[in-house]
This record gives sequence, C-alpha cells and structure tokens, in this order.
Amino acid sequence: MSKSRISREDALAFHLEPSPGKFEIKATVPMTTQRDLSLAYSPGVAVPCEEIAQTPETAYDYTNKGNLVAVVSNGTAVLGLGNLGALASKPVMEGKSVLFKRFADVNSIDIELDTEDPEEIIKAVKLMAPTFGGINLEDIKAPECFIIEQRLKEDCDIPVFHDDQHGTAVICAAGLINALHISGKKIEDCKIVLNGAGAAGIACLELLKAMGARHDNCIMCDTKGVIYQGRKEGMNQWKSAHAATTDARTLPEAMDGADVFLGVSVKGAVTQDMVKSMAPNAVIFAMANPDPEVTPEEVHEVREDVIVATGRSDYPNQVNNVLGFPYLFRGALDIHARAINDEMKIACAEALAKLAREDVPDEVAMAYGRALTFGRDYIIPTPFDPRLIYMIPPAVAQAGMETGAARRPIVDMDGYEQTLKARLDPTASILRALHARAKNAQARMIFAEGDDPRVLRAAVAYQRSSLGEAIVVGREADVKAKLEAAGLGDAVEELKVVNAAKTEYLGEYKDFLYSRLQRKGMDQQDVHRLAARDRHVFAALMLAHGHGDAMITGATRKSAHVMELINHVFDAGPKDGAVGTTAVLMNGRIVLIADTLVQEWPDENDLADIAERSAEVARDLGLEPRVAFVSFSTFGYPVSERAEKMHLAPKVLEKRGVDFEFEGEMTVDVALNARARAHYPFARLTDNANILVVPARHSASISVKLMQEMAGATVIGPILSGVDKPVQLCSTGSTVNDILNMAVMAACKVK
Ligand SMILES: NC(=O)C1=CN([C@@H]2O[C@H](COP(=O)(O)OP(=O)(O)OC[C@H]3O[C@@H](n4cnc5c(N)ncnc54)[C@H](OP(=O)(O)O)[C@@H]3O)[C@@H](O)[C@H]2O)C=CC1
Ligand SMILES: CC(=O)C(=O)O
Ligand SMILES: [Mg+2]
Repeated sequence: MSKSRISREDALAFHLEPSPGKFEIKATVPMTTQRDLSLAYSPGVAVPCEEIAQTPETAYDYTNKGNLVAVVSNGTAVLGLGNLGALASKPVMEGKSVLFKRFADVNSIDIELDTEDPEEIIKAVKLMAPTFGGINLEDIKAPECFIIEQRLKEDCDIPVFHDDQHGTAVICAAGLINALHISGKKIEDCKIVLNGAGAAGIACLELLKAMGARHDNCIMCDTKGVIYQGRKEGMNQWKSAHAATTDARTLPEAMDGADVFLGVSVKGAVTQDMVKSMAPNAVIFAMANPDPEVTPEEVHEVREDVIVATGRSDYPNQVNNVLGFPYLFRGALDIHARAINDEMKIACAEALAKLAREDVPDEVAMAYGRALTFGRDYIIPTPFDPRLIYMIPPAVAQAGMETGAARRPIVDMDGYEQTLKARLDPTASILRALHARAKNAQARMIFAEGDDPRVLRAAVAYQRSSLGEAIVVGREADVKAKLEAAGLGDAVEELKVVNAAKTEYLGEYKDFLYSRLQRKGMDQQDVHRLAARDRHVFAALMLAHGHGDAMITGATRKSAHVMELINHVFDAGPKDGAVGTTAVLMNGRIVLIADTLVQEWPDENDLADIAERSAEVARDLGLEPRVAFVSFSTFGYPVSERAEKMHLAPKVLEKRGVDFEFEGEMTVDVALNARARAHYPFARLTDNANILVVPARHSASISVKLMQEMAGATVIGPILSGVDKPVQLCSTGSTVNDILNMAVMAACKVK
C-alpha cells in the first residue's frame, strides 16, 4: 500500500498559487454591453425582485439560491486539530466548497463566524438563510453543534445539515454495512466501541442504533474514558443517552473482545495492544483527520484479519464525509427540499454501500492504479468514482419525495439521471486517467532543467507521487541549494542528480552526437560543448542511450529553440513527422489544437499528417477523435487561395482511409457548435469536433494563447508526438503543476 507524501511546502504552495485560496466566483450571464447591464442590474433586475416578492418559490428560478450552499463554521472543531478559531478554519471550509463543486456541481461559499456563542450562530444563519438553498454546518464542536443544528432545522425552510454529525454517520454506516457483510457478522450481535463522544461520535452511534446495533452492545468513550451509567464527570445530555451499563472504565478495557471500533477522536488514540485484544475479523474505522487513531500499517503489523478504514485518501477504504455531503445536497437541492431527513440519509448510506458491491468500471480502477473489487480493501466507493453523481442523488431525492421533504418533485427520474451525468467535468477524469497510466509505467523521467526551482519541485512531486524515478540534470550543490530554498531540503537524497560534466557516458554520447552532426557543420569541439554543457542536448542523449525512459524540458527556454537542440539528437523536425498538439480544457470541454510546435506552414499533406498524429494523442487521452480542418471559410466560401489547403486536406485523409471522423474546411464555430453546423447537414461530424487542425503555427499559437489569457483555459502541451522516444516540452510560463502534467504525458508514452 503506497502512501503519497505531502510536504508542508507542497500544501502551502497549493493554497498560494495560482491565486490565494481555492476558488473564485464567476458570472454566468454576459456582462459586456449596456443592455446586459440594464438587464442584470437596474432597471431589469427589478422584475425578478417583484416576481419573487409575490411568489417566493420563484427565487429558485430567478436567482442562484437553488444551487447555492453555505458552508458555515466557527472553527471550534477543525478536523481533529481542535479549536483553531474561525479564521484558521477557512482553508477547510473553502475545501468543502470546492468539493461540493467538483463532485456534485453544487455552488457553495464558505462563511466563518467569529463566535463561540450558539445563539449568535443561530441568529447569523437564520438571517442569511434566504440567500441559500441549503446550509452545511461544519467543524462546530459538540455539544453546541447539537443545539445549533436543532434550532436551525426548526426555524429554517431549507436543509440545515451538520456534516460532521450526519455526513460522517452516513458514510460510517455505509462502510460498516459492507465491512460486516465481509466479516459475516450481524450488526445486532456486534460489540461496538466508539471513541470520541462529539459531533461525529454521537451521530454515528445514533444512526447505527437506528440500523439495529443494540444499546447494550455499544460503548462510547471520550477523554475521560468509558461513558458509563452514573458517570458524572464531563457529561452532557447527548452523552448520557449513550451511557452503557458496563464495568469497563477505560478504552483498552472497552476494546477487549470488541467486533467494531469506530474512532472519531484524535490521532494515536488506539495502541497495537488494543488492536490485538479485539475479536476475530474485527472492523476498525479510524476516522480522525488528518491523522487516524491508528494507522493501517500499525494494525496490519499485529493483525491480518482486521478490516481497516481511515478518513484519509491515501489509504484504501476512505470513510470520509466527502462521499456524502455533495450528493446529499445535490439530491436535496434538486427537489427544492425543505430538509434533509433521516430517510434521505439512510437512502444515501444504502446507495453508497450498494455501489461498492457492484462491479467497478475499468476507468475507475485505472484511475486508482489498482484493481477495485468488493473486499477488505474496498468496502466503500472511492471519491473519484464517476458513478456517485448519478447513483446517489437520485436515491436521496426519491427518499425526499416519498417523505414529504420535496417542494418540487422530480417527475422524470431517467431524465434526472442524464442531467446528473452531464454535470461531471470530463476533463478531470482525463487527467486522473493519465496520472494512473503514468503510475503504471513507472518511467525514469529525465528532468533536463535541474537549475530551475519549478522543475525541481515538479521532479520531487513526480517521485513522491510514486509516478516513477525522477532524474534531474544539474550540479549537485546547486540542486541541493535550490531544493533547500524551496523548503524541500529532505528531497535531496530522494532525487537522482546527473551532472553532465561528470557522467561516465560522456564519451559515448559525444561519439553518437558527432556521427549525427559531422556533416551538418559541427566539429568535435562544438559537439563537446553541446553534449557537456547544454542540458537539453545532454538530457536527450541520456534518453537516446536508454539512461532514462522519457524526458521533460522547455521550462527555461523558448520551445522553438529547445526543439532545435533536441533535433541534434532525435529526428524531430517538420519533415520527420513530428507534431505538437495542445489540449485546451475549459468548462468541462476539451479541444485539441494542432500543430502548435513543429510545422510552421504545413501543406495539405502535412495537415493530414497533423490530423493523424493528433488523433493518436486524442485516443491517448481517452477521446474518440473528430477532426475539423478550420479556417475563415466554410466548405469553400468565401473563396480564398489561403483556405485552399484546408479544403484539400480532408481529401488527402479520404484517400488514406483513416479510421476517425474528419471534416473541413470550416470556421471554428461550425466545428464546435452543433447549431452552427446544422446549416451544413452534409457535414460528416457526428458531434462537435474535438481536434482543430489549424492552417499554420501562428494561428495555432494565437488560438491557444487567446484561450489561455482571455478565457482562463487550462492548457496542456504542446504534446509532442512523432518522435522516437517520449520527449515533452513545457513552456517558459509553466507552473510546477504544468511541468508535472507534461511529465505525466511523457510517462504515458513509455512502452
Ligand atoms: N472521517 C470523517 O469523515 C470525519 C472525521 N471526523 C473526525 O472526528 C474527530 C472528532 O470530530 P468532531 O466530532 O467534529 O469533534 P468534537 O469536538 O465535536 O468532538 C470531539 C470528541 O472527541 C473526544 N476526544 C478528544 N480527544 C480524545 C481522546 N484522546 N480520547 C477519547 N476521546 C477524545 C472529545 O472528548 P470530550 O467530550 O471528553 O472532550 C469529544 O467528545 C476529528 O478528528 C475529526 O477529524 C469528523 C467528521 C468527519
Ligand atoms: C472530514 C471532516 O469533516 C472532518 O474531519 O472534520
Ligand atoms: Mg468536518
């Protein structure tokens, strides 16, 4: 079981770049003209205001209320870190907001309230409730959280849901249903010990008891030990409800012979001796975050028969409320629910448990880089399972409709499932699949520019993400100093640093280079300079000699220049069939643009080559290629000599009999918009194009950079293809993540 290491520096950099924090707000309506302004604001905005004043329900139609959730905290129980206060809880709350968006397309905003007074929180949330379709309370400590949630549920007509209580309870229940299924035990027979009598603990035990666990078989513990009948110290009414009739007074005593341990307390609360004392085929859910009560390694060191889950994403069996709150709210919002009731929660738990028992699609297993079959290491779906979005919310919505929580029932459940599927961002799964393939490849990646701190950080991330071995070209002392300056001093020992001047293979490399360049005006001295002093050439030579499996460069020099250098070692020029394809990712769409790197002014045959190479790249990305040859004219009009080659290129492909769709020439709107294409019913594309072959490199560069600068599109590439070995170039403006993504692309091509 591999555990990826995240350093403090990684975590801080992630939150700092590209802009502080984790999300921003974007307009969904045009805001460009005077007319837009008049509609969005005064006077046009008065009309929906009046409508809503007359019929409040129409707020769901004319405002973003119906898809907006507030994540509210006061920071008194931030994960398992304790009372860090409102401000310091903000990263977690922003995190919940981005999880809402990523997993269920729910818009959400974090609100941190600087008070520990329940009355103030109740008042604040009540006052803000009209804005939202739901309220997700988060990391508010017990027992205040019980009072706050109860009062708000009574007073608000939208779902108020304390995630740490019910989100956790739902996932814990789903996981336990399956864990007991595997260990062959019935919940009513199990001796259950729960450590942590706070928000999560009380809610988990309540739900398990509702599902059949017997009060007499359950023991709850807190900082004072076992909560037993008659205990006086550190009690409250919620704990009293679970006080056990038992002689056990400490956690170790309680755990002796237990079938199930549930931890929602703090790091390290459970020892290996306690694990040893549990019943055969015991179940341990160590859910404290970020560090569990006991790690899976510690458990497996002393017991092989135990089923272990944690709240973390880097171990199998992540029992974490991230599997619940996005989908519970999605289902609730879609029926304009008044509340999230117990039936909706139980429906969610059962749907999650059922999903884990179903066959796992290959792409999910691939994204995780391991087989996922229902069993000890897979008792609960993984957070990136794309089926969650269309399998869990319908179950929640159905339960809400059956129990009177729905203001607007869904009439067409099949249609609903389709709309849920459309909410998934396909680009995210593409990137994940690439990372999984790279992980399988375990490529030795040569990072040519070891003098650049971004490259070094990407190399460390490559190695620490278990993608393969990172080989850095540079001088040891310089690499060490730069890693230390980046706060990654401990990574010095992990990376393999290759100093060109010292390598034993330099002679071999120079001979190879001389044989290629002697008739191209280069003498021995030129070759020495290139091989020993130019890191791009040196890295390419390493790759050519099998001293690495793939290489990544281009972060410090213009790509055209780097291509010239690489051409000394590999045949990567326009006449060799090399092509650069750039992937542009935006609003859930992905479009490849080519050639962005090699061919400056391709003719129709080159354009056909570019289409073929880009089709291969598309397939590598998991896309079915649909090529459009784009220009300023569509199917011959307006007539122009300049567009002629775009008109001819499809005919070249026709003759070649390729196995993908293509069409042209056409303008970009015809390629990317079905309505525009409808004017040309003879066009052979069955759907929008996903590859745009453009007339020349300048138009390619302009299109990509325009999308990047004006629209904020994510750009991957140029992805170089048609070279004998996997070489990828990033651009001088690349971030650490961009460089890592390009390394991943290169690794995916390693055979
Ligand atoms: N995996 C997941 O999805 C989730 C995990 N959690 C985790 O659960 C933990 C608790 O969160 P939450 O319920 O919101 O917090 P609360 O502050 O509401 O409750 C914490 C509880 O833990 C008890 N506790 C603290 N230290 C110990 C200890 N050493 N031994 C026994 N009990 C202890 C406290 O006891 P006392 O009452 O005596 O003070 C209290 O009852 C956190 O680590 C959190 O990260 C929470 C939600 C979801
Ligand atoms: C996961 C979560 O909500 C917590 O640990 O508090
Ligand atoms: Mg929480």
